[in-house]
Amino acid sequence: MSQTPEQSVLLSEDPPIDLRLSEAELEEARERIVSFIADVVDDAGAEGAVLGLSGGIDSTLTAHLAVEALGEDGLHGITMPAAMNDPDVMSDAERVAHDLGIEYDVVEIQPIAESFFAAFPEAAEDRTAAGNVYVRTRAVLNYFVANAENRVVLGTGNRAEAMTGYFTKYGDQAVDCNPIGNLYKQQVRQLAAHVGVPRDLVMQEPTAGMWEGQTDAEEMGLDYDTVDAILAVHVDGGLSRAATVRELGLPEEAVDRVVELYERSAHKRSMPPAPTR
Ligand SMILES: Nc1ncnc2c1ncn2[C@@H]1O[C@H](COP(=O)(O)OP(=O)(O)OC[C@H]2O[C@@H]([n+]3cccc(C(=O)O)c3)[C@H](O)[C@@H]2O)[C@@H](O)[C@H]1O
Ligand SMILES: Nc1ncnc2c1ncn2[C@@H]1O[C@H](COP(=O)(O)OP(=O)(O)OP(=O)(O)O)[C@@H](O)[C@H]1O
Ligand SMILES: [Mg+2]
Repeated sequence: MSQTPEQSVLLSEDPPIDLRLSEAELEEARERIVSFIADVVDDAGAEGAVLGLSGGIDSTLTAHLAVEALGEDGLHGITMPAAMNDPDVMSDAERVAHDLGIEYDVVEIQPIAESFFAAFPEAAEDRTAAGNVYVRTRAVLNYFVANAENRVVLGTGNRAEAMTGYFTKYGDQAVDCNPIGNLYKQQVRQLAAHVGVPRDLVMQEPTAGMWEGQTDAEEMGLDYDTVDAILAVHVDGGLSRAATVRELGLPEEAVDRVVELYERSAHKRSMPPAPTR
C-alpha cells in the first residue's frame, strides 16, 4: 500500500538516475490520472472504458486507476491470449480483473491471427510482422466492444515507449487516450506499488509477448532504467550528449541508441501526413 518516501523502495538495484517521485507527487499523479480518465469518458459521452489486460504492469496500473475513476462497472477488461503467451502471465491478467471486481472476458486470438497468416504465408515468417498481427487483432477487438457498449478504449502506453516508438503503429497505440503516457517506466512501477498492485506484478519483466521469450530490454538493447534516464536527462531534459554521458556514467553508444530510437519513430507520434495542397 502507500509508502512514505523513506520506505519507497528503489525498484531497481542501481539505476543511472533515481527518477522516483515523492509521496506527494505520487498522490498528485494518481489524482491527476484518475480525473483525466473520468474526463475523457465524460467528454466522449461514453458509459465507461474497455482495456486489454495482459498481466503486465502498464495495463495493471491503468486498470487500477480506471476503476478508481469509473467504478467497477465502468471498466470492461479483455484478456486476449495467443499461442506464445505464458499461461501464468495470462492468469495474472485474470487475477487483476478478479481482484478489481470488473467485468472481463478471455478471448483466444490464435485462430484469428491464423486466418491472417493463411492469407500471406510468407509474411507470417517475419517475426515482427506476425507479432504485429496479434497486437492489431487486440485493437480490433477492443474497438468492437467499445463501439457496441458505448465505451472508450484506454491505452496503456508510457512515456518510455512513446518516445522510443516501442509500440505497434495502429496496434497497442490504437486507443482513445493514454492515461499513464507521461510516466517513465520506473515511475509506472513506483505508482503501481503506491496504489497497491501486488509486488510480483510490479517487478515482472516487461514483455510485448509477440513471440516466445521476447523481452523489451533484449529487443531494445537497453533496460528501461537506462532508457528512462537518457530520455529524462538528454531527450526531454536537453542536457548535451557529452554531459549526459558524464552525468549518467553510461557509454556514448547507449545515448546514441536512444536518440536513434526516438528519431526514427517520429512518424509514430504524429498524424499521417498529406501534401499541404
Ligand atoms: N518514416 C516513416 N514514415 C511513415 N511511416 C513509416 C515510416 N517508417 C516506417 N513507417 C511505417 O511503420 C511501419 C513500422 O511500424 P510498426 O508497424 O509499428 O512495426 P515495428 O516498429 O517494426 O514493430 C513494432 C515494434 O514495437 C514493439 N512493440 C509492439 C507492441 C507492443 C510492445 C510492447 O512494449 O508491449 C512493443 C515490437 O516488439 C517491435 O519492436 C512500417 O511498416 C511502415 O508502414
Ligand atoms: N495477451 C494480451 N491480452 C490483452 N491485452 C494485451 C495482451 N498483450 C498485450 N496487451 C495489451 O497491449 C498493451 C501493451 O503491451 P505492453 O507489454 O506494453 O504493456 P503491459 O503488458 O501492460 O506491461 P509490460 O510492458 O510491463 O509488459 C498492454 O498493456 C495490454 O493493454
Ligand atoms: Mg506486456
